[in-house]
Amino acid sequence: MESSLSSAFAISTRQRKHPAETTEVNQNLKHQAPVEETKKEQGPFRCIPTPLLVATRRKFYHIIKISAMVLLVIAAGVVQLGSKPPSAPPIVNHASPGVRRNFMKGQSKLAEEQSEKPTEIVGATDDAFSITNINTTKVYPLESLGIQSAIEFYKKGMRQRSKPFSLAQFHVDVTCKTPISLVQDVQPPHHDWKKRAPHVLILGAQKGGTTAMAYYLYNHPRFIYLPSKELHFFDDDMDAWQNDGDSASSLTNLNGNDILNKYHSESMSKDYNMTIFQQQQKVNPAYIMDATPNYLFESDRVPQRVLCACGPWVKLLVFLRNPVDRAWSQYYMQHNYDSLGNLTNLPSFEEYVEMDMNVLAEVGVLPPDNADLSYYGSAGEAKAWKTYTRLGINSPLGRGLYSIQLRQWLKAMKDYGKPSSDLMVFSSEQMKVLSKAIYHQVLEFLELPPYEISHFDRVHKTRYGDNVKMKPETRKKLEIFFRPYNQQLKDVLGSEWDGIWDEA
Ligand SMILES: Nc1ncnc2c1ncn2[C@@H]1O[C@H](COP(=O)(O)OS(=O)(=O)O)[C@@H](OP(=O)(O)O)[C@H]1O
Repeated sequence: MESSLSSAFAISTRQRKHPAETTEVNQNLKHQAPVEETKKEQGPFRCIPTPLLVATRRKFYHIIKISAMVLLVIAAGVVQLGSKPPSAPPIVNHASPGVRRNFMKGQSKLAEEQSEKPTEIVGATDDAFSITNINTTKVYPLESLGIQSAIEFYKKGMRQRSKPFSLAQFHVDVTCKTPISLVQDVQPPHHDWKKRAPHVLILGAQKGGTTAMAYYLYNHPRFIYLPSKELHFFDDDMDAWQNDGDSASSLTNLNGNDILNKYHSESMSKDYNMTIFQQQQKVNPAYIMDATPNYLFESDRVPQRVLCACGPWVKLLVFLRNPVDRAWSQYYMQHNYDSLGNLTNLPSFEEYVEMDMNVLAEVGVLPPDNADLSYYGSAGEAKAWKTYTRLGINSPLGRGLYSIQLRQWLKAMKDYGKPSSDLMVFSSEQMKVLSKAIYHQVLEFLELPPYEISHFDRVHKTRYGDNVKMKPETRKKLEIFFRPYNQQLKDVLGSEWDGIWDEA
């Protein structure tokens, strides 16, 4: 040890003691200290070695070594802490099984789930999609911004619904002979269980917080979770309604019971374990919910189907969100990602909404003459809406025209003898801040006993990222676009909706 210390020392000394060997270096190092000065700086290693001194030196050296190691470890820790956490794998395009598991357990574990999520992801919906970088947006070249280009665009680039794209299709209207809603002898809890579900429909709006409310309600012991929040039974033009029997017209011959049986056979049998359901029904009648946000949008045909098929007890819930924010949220939900997690085939938000604005005008949903207020709620508007909702496009603006949709829902309810008090409408913004209170109001509305749940986390939320903001001029434009429709909500729903999303 002594020798190695000494030799290390000697080497060190030699290097410093023979300036001849290092002339070149010294010449280059213009600011190098004179040799004697350097000697002084060497400290204790420069002293003459004695046994005591050697022992002291050993100890000292040992302490220095240990201190140096400790310092190194601390420094490494500090560097580690200061650096970014390891980034998430670039491609995360997953449906979260976690949320579903939680539904099944009836437990709110969302906080845990969310804390595991990487935070730098932009534009990701927590249980639907994740992407890494909004700046990689590629703009899809749009030749024109009308219906055809919209359809082509959606076909090529965006996630689309399974419907074929044709204006001529899906004009089947359901008129049931005996709407279940008018049948008096099937009051729960005495009737056959098959006729009971669904008990609750969350109609929409898409991106209005429907998953959150469904999630809260699934915590209630009387709710049974079907393995999908959205059953899409009543808006499934292709399978359930259009191609029923030999021809589309056969549907109109069905009575309410037939349609209801169809609901159970097609929807529930594949989605739910009947045995458990039947057992539960004997003890404590369970509530079945179908939370399909598209039901609100397809207001020209879904209400008739629902009112033909569902029991008189079915309760309808709607959550309306500022349509500008709703469109923005939808935009981030509907991206496609390439294998590197980059956005592909994506127009800018401005193009995305402009295209829909043009389609709405072209189809005739918007008043041909802006000043013509009588067009709102007219037969012409309703006809155009029928066409528009059958285009199968994403409809980021159309979905925010709530007054059209609710007017049609309420009209159908009236026609079928269903009291309007069976429909309850909340603002999503209010739900965001008063989730617990609204959850309890919903329980009361559903005639369910109060039940406390511990978490009212935000569910299915998008992490847009700090720098992802809508351009103020785009927001302004959309606010102006939606204004007349928002204003009509007070006529359709009541004065408390007056000016609810008025811009500051
Ligand atoms: N408690 C509560 N109240 C109000 N709003 C809430 C709540 N929890 C979640 N969210 C927000 O709802 C947005 C998702 O809505 P949906 O679940 O209806 O989306 S979907 O239609 O099922 O895709 C989504 O909005 P964005 O985050 O802007 O995308 C959620 O953040």
